[in-house]
Order: sequence, then structure tokens, then C-alpha cells
Amino acid sequence: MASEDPEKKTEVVLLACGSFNPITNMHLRLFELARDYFHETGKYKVIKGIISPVGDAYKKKGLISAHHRVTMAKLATKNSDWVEVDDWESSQSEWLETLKVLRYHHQKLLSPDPTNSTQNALPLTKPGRKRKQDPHKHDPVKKKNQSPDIKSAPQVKLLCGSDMLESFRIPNLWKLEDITEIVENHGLVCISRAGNNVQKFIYESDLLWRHKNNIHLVEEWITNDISSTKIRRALRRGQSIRYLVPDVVQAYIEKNDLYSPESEDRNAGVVLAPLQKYASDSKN
Ligand SMILES: Nc1ncnc2c1ncn2[C@@H]1O[C@H](COP(=O)(O)OP(=O)(O)OP(=O)(O)O)[C@@H](O)[C@H]1O
Ligand SMILES: NC(=O)c1ccc[n+]([C@@H]2O[C@H](COP(=O)(O)O)[C@@H](O)[C@H]2O)c1
Ligand SMILES: [Zn+2]
Repeated sequence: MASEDPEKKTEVVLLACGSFNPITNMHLRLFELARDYFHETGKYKVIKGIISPVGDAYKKKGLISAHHRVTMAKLATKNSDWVEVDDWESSQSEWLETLKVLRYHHQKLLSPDPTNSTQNALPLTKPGRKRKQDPHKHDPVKKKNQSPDIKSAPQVKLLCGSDMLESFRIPNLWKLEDITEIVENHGLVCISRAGNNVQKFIYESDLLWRHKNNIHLVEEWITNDISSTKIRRALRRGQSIRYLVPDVVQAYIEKNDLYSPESEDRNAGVVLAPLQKYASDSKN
């Protein structure tokens, strides 16, 4: 079978979920670091990167409108020939679990059908493979002229920083079955970030340890702890953010006067959507 030939490369799509409030140079670097890592293994071919800004219903403090966050991400990636922005997640009226976003993008790769929705974003049975019960639609991934050294179905892997991985242990933030499906069926690529000790975190979790082959840890040697929080803070203080975000993003922020003490107060006192959802679930 083709997929067992070790000479053939597995195609990978990298999906980064987050607030991107605003997008920074470090968010863009995550993709470059992850792609280099996969290509250096000789086993994978990264075919695409997707940035999926979270919707407004996430209710994170200081989260400005998805419209602006998506626009900035699009401006930031306009010179990239492989990273793109997808606004499907942010255009949903309710907050969506990251697993559903992964499923959606995986299914979209298999059948780019505009009616594709969260309802049919069903789980996979094996990593990167189509569910057995899927209707046998035309599979656009297997292009006629596809290189013979490529394995068939691409995998959609979640690209994140180590703080996101460590957030798995925050009570009522992630469902165990979601984490399981993410690491079992999709896979994670985690870029080191100051202050996090991901290896220890994986060691201490039986679930993550079991799936450690599907959790790719990438060490960022040229450390740069840019964060959106620090960008917003600098803006509130009238300080320069030049060279921390793309020039086009800086210009857009200035033109639209996006970040202020008032914008930082958005959703103040509101419970984050996943916490709201799972805390009420656990009461039922
Ligand atoms: N400097 C960084 N190093 C590694 N990962 C990062 C870095 N900045 C952001 N990320 C990752 O990018 C993804 C999106 O993050 P997010 O939009 O929360 O950005 P952020 O800079 O962490 O913003 P905030 O400060 O508002 O939390 C997350 O997986 C996060 O871990
Ligand atoms: N249970 C879940 O699926 C879950 C929980 C918390 C955050 N998330 C996602 O992780 C990302 C976190 O972004 P921030 O670090 O900006 O809060 C967002 O895309 C959010 O939707 C997912
Ligand atoms: Zn963050």
C-alpha cells in the first residue's frame, strides 16, 4: 500500500488557532519554524499553513472584533506563498472547540464543499485519514498530477506555542475527549515559548505521553517572546511596535485606532466561552 512506503512523504497542513489580537511577527515565525522542522525530518511535506482567528464569542478580555483581527492577519500574510487566513471559525456565531476547527479543515481538504459545516465535521478514525463511513466523493487531494513520492491524505496538525499545550491542564478549559482526538488523530506541533516546560508537562500526563509520537516539539533557538498582550500594552502607552508586527499591520492599527484602554476593557468580567460551556456542563 502506498501509505506504507517509507520513501513517500506525508503531506501536512498546519493550523494555528488563537486570538491574533493582533497578529505579530512571532505568529508568522511559528509557521516557518514548524515547516523547517517537518522538512528536516525528511518524512513530511508541509503544503499549507492556515491561520484561524477565534470568533468574538470567545469573549476573551480585550478581544477586538474578528473583522479587524482577520483583516490584519490577511495583511500580514499577503506576501506568504503558503500561509493563508481562514475566517470560517471567526464567522460562526458561537465559540467553537479547536477540535471542530481541525475537523472542518481536514474535511475541507478532502472535499472542499461549501456546505461543509460543524455538523459534518465528524471525527477521523485514523491519523490524517478519511472516516470509513464517509461517502466516496471525488477526492481533490489526490490530484492527477500529484507527485508519486507523496502519500495520499494530508494531515491537519495543530500548530501552537507551548503555553497553549500547557493550557490543557486548566480545569474546565478543554474536554479530555477533545485533547485525545487532537493528539490521536491529528497531531500537534508545539513551538517552545519562554516560561514553559513542555517536555515535563508531557511526561506528567499519561495521555500526552501515550501520544508523544504525534506531538512534535520544536525548539525556538532564536528566542523572541513577542506576544499580542505586549503589543497592546505598548500601544496603550504610545510606544512603538515597529519591527514587532508587519508594517502593514502597524499601519492598519494606527489608521483604525484599534487598541486603547477602552478596547482592553472589552469582555471585562465576562467568563471565557469554554469555561462557561464546560462549567455549566459539569453542573448538569
Ligand atoms: N512568542 C511566541 N512563541 C511561541 N508561540 C507563540 C508566541 N506568540 C504566540 N504564540 C502562539 O500563537 C498561538 C496564537 O496565540 P495568541 O493569539 O494567543 O497570541 P499571544 O501572543 O499569545 O497573545 P496574547 O498575549 O493575547 O495571549 C498560540 O498557540 C500561542 O501559543
Ligand atoms: N476546548 C477547546 O477547544 C479550547 C479551549 C480553550 C482555548 N481554545 C482555543 O485556543 C486558542 C487560544 O487562544 P488564546 O491563547 O488567544 O486565548 C483559541 O483559538 C481558542 O478557541 C480551545
Ligand atoms: Zn496567547
